[in-house]
Amino acid sequence: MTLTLYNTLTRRKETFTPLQAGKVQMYYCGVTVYDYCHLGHARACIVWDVVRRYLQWRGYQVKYIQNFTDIDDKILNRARDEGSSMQAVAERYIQAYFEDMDRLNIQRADAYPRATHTLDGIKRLVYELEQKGYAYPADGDVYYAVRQFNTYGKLSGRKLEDLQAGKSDRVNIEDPEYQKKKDPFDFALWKGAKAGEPAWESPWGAGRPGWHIECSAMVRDNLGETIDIHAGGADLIFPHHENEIAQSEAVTGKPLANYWMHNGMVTVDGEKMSKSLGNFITIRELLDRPTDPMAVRLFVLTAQYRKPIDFTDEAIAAATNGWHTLREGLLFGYQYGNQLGFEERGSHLIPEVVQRFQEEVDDDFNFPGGLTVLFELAKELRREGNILMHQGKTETPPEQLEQQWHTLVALAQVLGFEAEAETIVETNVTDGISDTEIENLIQMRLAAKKAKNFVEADRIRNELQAQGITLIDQPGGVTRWHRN
Ligand SMILES: Nc1ncnc2c1ncn2[C@@H]1O[C@H](COP(=O)(O)OP(=O)(O)OP(=O)(O)O)[C@@H](O)[C@H]1O
Ligand SMILES: [Zn+2]
Repeated sequence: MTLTLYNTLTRRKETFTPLQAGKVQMYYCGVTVYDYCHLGHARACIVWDVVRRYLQWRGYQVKYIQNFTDIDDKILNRARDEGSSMQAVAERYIQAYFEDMDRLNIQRADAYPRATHTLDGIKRLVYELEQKGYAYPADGDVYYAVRQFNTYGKLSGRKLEDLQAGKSDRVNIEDPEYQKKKDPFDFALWKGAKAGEPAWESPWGAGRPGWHIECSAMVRDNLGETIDIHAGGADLIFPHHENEIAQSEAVTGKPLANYWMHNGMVTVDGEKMSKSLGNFITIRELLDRPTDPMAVRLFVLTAQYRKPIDFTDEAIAAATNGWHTLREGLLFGYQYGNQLGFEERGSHLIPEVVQRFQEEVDDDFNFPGGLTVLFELAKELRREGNILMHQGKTETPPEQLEQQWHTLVALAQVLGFEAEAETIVETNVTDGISDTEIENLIQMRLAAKKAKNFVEADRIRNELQAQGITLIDQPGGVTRWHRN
């Protein structure tokens, strides 16, 4: 089976062939650390976490690098507002980043380079660009001359001619830099120091790097001149990734990345969730509501990774229900394993199910397709669990259930889903109606029947049915039940 993925650069699905057999070099443009991360950032981090996990499961050794942008106007503004330093603000939100992402079960990257730790690599690139005629100094700044790079626009499909001044909101003639640029689309590689701002020494005078150059330098320092996968949100295609390509490829003459992958946005009423629009919910707010971190993961992975997903309370509620189903399946072995004698047989996965999962996800990381396979297993296990609870034995032979359970646990792990055995007690409580409530309603229904109040008895049956509980009346006035 071959893994295919959609490459933004070629605008089509391609077979994935890494540069070095069995190895993947991957870079993801991470967050600018000036505030808590929101659900949009969570989506990006979850998607690339799962892409990496899947590649590892497919047998690749993945080197995964993610940066922190810790030099930026937004961080500086924040530091000014609170009377602290850019470094203090960045440290605080890097710490918060790890707390939030750990809660979401996102695996740590192999390295987290920062702009402030990459100054040498950045200056070297700017110098080389200048030597090769792609960069020019202007009054303490250094700019990239986009007209020099013949293929500028190849990633985003935008042509410089179409990006005329006035037609794009990117070009702002009020911008103080505008006067210094030879072309309105030239962008800053180095910005001359301003009073009161942090600055680093350089051949062009004291100053700080522009945003795009940091990623070009970090990719080169950590992974080399050409990497396999460069990832980020779709909002970064232009200008950020376009500019990374222009910088890196002008210097090395080699492709920066063979595959460019982009995640779709989390939106609110169709608009990108972002700090600047104020339409965001932070990860910690969402989790503290409380929302199960695994439900957040499910919310993200039920959508195709390139499409937008709209954040609504209903969508999170649906994901929470979905997670409860998946969790019941994942807990099956902990809950009934002893009773069914699981431990003795060891773990064997069901090859056909594993193959179906792989066929789904191999198709451009179709996680929703992979989840369908997981849900089939989970629902089947849940059904058998109910039957076991009420009839003392299962329909399917225990050894088959054991294989199903092991398969579910192993494949769920590939997508980063894990359920703690300790949460069993909680299961019945959070899953809508609890077992005790069901038993109480059944007793009330029996009482109603005895009193020949069949209208009430039917009402109770319907009420339970509406909550996904089916009642089975058995001879001798015994009522069994199961969750659908
Ligand atoms: N709403 C969103 N949905 C999905 N991914 C997002 C969203 N917002 C940001 N990202 C991605 O998260 C990563 C970090 O983004 P960055 O720190 O640059 O945030 P940003 O776009 O400036 O967000 P904001 O404007 O809200 O601060 C990038 O890969 C970016 O594409
Ligand atoms: Zn970047």
